[in-house]
Amino acid sequence: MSDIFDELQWRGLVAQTTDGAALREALADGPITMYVGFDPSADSLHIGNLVQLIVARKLQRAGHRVLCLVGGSTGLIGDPKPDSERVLRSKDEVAGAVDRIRQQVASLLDFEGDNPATMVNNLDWTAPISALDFLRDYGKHFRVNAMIKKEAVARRLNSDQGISYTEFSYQILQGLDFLHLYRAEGCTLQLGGSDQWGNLLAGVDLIRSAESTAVHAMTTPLITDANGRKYGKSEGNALWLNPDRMSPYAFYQFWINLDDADVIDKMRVFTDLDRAAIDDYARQVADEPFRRAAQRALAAEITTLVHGAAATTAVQAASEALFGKGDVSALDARTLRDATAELSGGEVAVGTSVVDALIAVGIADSRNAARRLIGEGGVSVNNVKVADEGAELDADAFLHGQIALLKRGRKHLAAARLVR
Ligand SMILES: N[C@@H](Cc1ccc(O)cc1)C(=O)O
Repeated sequence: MSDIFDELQWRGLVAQTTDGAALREALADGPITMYVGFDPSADSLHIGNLVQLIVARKLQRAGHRVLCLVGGSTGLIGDPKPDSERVLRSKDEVAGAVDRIRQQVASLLDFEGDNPATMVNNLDWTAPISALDFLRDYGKHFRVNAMIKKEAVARRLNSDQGISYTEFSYQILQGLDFLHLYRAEGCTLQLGGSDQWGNLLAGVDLIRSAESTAVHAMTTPLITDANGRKYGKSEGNALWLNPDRMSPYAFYQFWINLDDADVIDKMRVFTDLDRAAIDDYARQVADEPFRRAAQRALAAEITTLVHGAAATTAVQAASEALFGKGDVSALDARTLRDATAELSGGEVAVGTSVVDALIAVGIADSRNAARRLIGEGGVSVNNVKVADEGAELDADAFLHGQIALLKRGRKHLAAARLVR
């Protein structure tokens, strides 16, 4: 337990703390209770949330108690974004998203055993508070002078659109969560993304004011690519944890395709591999660039963490089958669909000649060119080399009645999709 804070720092998982030395000592002294909260503003958690869950998971494994909060109440209000007011979501929408977030968290934290994590929903303690009690019991502890200095609020105050009173109140709601969990559960640490610093301090200050106690806050760093670009919805490269939003195959491919310049940092953040193992990979990346051994190890670990071991096996088999010599006909329908979703291709009917199919999917420009490719032995259908220039795609060629995989050489892949 004593070195958990040092480990988090070494992994690059700590951005800001209220008092690093005091937190280090509190974590080393014995089990503490911490919480991390997620708003159901999207149906799915993303890679930024994953970093917080990874820290929570490491703290739990070091013996600390983890409360995972879903924002049934805060989700109805909306944490102010720096640029624009949120559209209010219906109570049913928020309730549905709360359930989905619960399910996603379930695989990352341990909810059984002798130190189980606990899910809490802030709607449970916020809904019963009357407007008058809210203003008297909580509002009195907040100075508007300090509230308007919080980054997102300050930016919105300077915009034409301004900020509604609703969103302005958000930091009080998040602050009262921390106070509630301090009183009810003895919670003394709140964790959040680096954009949450102001909201975390709202709780720390409220507890100091209402209880005369010093508690801790800690943020995790923003995750960016090798060029410092953030992953997000507005950047168009968001990485979602919900398999309906992003297939396990696409998720795995993202990690496999990381730059060598980036992979070791990500390995520290996202895996449980120890220092020696990671140093070893760092040496491999330096000695043999582009070999992707580190990327493969990282992709496998994190896909297993988020989607489970069976999903990892399936996506590994799929990339092996697509880009190597594996058996594509063994892929299940879902994996086949996910793995070919991004491939170029075209629609063809049963009985189409391979020559015409090669043109339809964009591998060959003309029949002559297609015949030449086949003659050179450079074309395969579902990884089986095509020997005959007159070959046709029969019904069996369409795996799961959907897709025949055409390949030219080793790298050029396309999907012939069965017309409906
Ligand atoms: N404000 C957090 C979510 C949250 C809500 C309530 C809390 O008590 C804590 C965190 C976010 O937008 O990510």
